[in-house]
Amino acid sequence: MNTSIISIRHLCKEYLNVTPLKDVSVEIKKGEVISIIGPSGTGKSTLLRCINLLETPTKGEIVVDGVVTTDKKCKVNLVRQKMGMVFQSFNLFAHKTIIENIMMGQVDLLGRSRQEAYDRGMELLRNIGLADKAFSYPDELSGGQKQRAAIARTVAMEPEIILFDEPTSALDPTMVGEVLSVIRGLAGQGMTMMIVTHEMKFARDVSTRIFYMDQGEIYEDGTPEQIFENPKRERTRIFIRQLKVLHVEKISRDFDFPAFMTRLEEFGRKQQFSQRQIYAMQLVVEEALMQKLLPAAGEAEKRDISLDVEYSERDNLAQMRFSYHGPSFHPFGDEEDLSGRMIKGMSKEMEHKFADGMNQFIINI
Ligand SMILES: Nc1ncnc2c1ncn2[C@@H]1O[C@H](COP(=O)(O)OP(=O)(O)OP(=O)(O)O)[C@@H](O)[C@H]1O
Repeated sequence: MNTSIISIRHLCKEYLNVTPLKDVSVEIKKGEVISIIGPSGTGKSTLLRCINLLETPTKGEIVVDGVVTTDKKCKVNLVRQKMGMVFQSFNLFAHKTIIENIMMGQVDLLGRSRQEAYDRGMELLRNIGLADKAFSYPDELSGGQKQRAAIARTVAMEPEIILFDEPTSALDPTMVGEVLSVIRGLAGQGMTMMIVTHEMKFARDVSTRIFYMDQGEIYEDGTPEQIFENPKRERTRIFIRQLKVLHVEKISRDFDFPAFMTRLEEFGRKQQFSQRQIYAMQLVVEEALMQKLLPAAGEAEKRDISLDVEYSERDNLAQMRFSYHGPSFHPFGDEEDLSGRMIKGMSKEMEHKFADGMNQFIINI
């Protein structure tokens, strides 16, 4: 079907000192899975909250399934039934069991019998591997389990559209995957969804369309291939480039290495590097940078060491590029060097280049 399920026309939201939405107009069709990405504070959550009437737009019109929801006479509850929303913070009732949480809306708003609501709830919990938690309380579940239960509760209301507001941002990294796989399953069933997310690999894999939001507008709207591989506009290009490359410069002995190791791990995880690649990258930082480049640098500032880490999808490689000024210096130039041999064993390729007083040490993992 090709008709719009949501039409947004000249939507604007202003607060006293900020205008998170400037002038958003867009059509969303049934079955589309739209990920909304972009820098912090650019109106992504505000857009979802306006669509779900959790915020009152300052100007503009929103039409959901033929109903003008921005009209003062619109019955908010009817609109909300068409639209489920999943929040960062789960929003389960702490004093009710998981199955009670899932049954409540079905009984109160859809008019289902308790038995029907229970059966549907159990079916959904079974589908996502949580049937054995039906009689537990939210506090007895992990963050990932709570979020999966919150999604089941939303799905139980048979919405036409589900809005997800950063559904994995509050989770421990180990639990992100289980929640994303439930959302992926819904996409596979043809559910219309809008997802504000910072999980770029997921956004790319699961979406039919991406909104790149910047400074209160949908700055670029395109397919995942367009936005991630071939963005048409300048600010999208800069944002996407920053996602793909981890860049650090002016590395000296005072550099916060423990913090950098964590950043490297997070970056690697977001790029879906294997655990082996992440470990190898950390080892390279330890051996090449801390044991070789920095001690050899003399006055490190003069060498001006910088590092870029980048993922090459084509070759499934993590590439680390160290750049530094000064005389030609290969950190593992000595054939007998033990750590050099170890790093060589873990990497696919190693290369040292020198031109015009500038060294580049490149290592592919
Ligand atoms: N209730 C509010 N009152 C005042 N300002 C608000 C309110 N809600 C949001 N804002 C401001 O509006 C701007 C956009 O916020 P919004 O949460 O939509 O951004 P976002 O793109 O979702 O960011 P993030 O990725 O960090 O969640 C921010 O500057 C925020 O501080």
